[in-house]
Amino acid sequence: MGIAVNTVPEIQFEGVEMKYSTANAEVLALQQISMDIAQGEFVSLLGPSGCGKTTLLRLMADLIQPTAGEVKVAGKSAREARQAQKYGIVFQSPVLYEWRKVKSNITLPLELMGVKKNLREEKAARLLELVGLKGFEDKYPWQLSGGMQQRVAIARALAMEPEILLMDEPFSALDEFTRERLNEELLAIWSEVKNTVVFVTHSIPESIFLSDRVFVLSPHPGRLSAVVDIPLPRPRTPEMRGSAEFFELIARIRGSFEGV
Ligand SMILES: Nc1ncnc2c1ncn2[C@@H]1O[C@H](COP(=O)(O)OP(=O)(O)OP(=O)(O)O)[C@@H](O)[C@H]1O
Repeated sequence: MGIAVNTVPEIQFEGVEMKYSTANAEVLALQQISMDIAQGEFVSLLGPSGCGKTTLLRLMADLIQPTAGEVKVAGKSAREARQAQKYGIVFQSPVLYEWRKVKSNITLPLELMGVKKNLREEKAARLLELVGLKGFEDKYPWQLSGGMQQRVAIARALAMEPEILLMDEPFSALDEFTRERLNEELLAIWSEVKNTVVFVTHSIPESIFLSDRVFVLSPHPGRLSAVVDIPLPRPRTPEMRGSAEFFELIARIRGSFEGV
């Protein structure tokens, strides 16, 4: 008999189907999705436009409910997880409040939860440091670059110390250089926060650089076509992007699309 370990997955999909009903048609966005994500894992959902990545993320966050199958978070329903505020979400565009300075954008969720001012200030200082925005607390969002705005959004999503961070193409609107730097920064943040991250992207290199595992989705209807382990050691470094192993992984993932 082995020693009992906690093997309950952090996020579990069992035979999940998502059908959207529109006025004159039904769209089968996802079909037969079954997958497990472990606590503390960094995974990417990768696939072309329309394969259901955002739908999967919305199901995880209980923003929508599946038309068949089940989504569980730490063995409980996604609804309970949402009510227990286990999620932090970062969207493609930063959704900041233009009339609030950087610091009060970050502390907004804490304010809404009634956290006292001195605790809010303490936390904001730590988060600003974590995302590399120390010194910018009193700027307004429009005074920041796109990359900096997205860092504010990440800090705000982390304010409630979410067990699960859901990120929907957070860097896709940024230039390649900024995007790669933010990838590195995100991993540095994650190594401190140590939560579970689900990252949506249609960039193969981005998914490889960041993840422990890449879930490859194919469209019409959206389904899981491969799960690829990324054995690159951590911490990941910019040089790894040019390594033979990295290119092999790119080829492998490309191949998994062609097989569909
Ligand atoms: N609210 C909705 N009503 C009807 N159909 C929808 C709705 N949301 C998404 N769909 C359809 O479901 C499918 C999956 O959409 P989804 O946005 O999840 O894909 P995606 O992979 O995130 O795409 P992208 O990379 O372009 O954001 C698409 O065919 C889309 O048109």
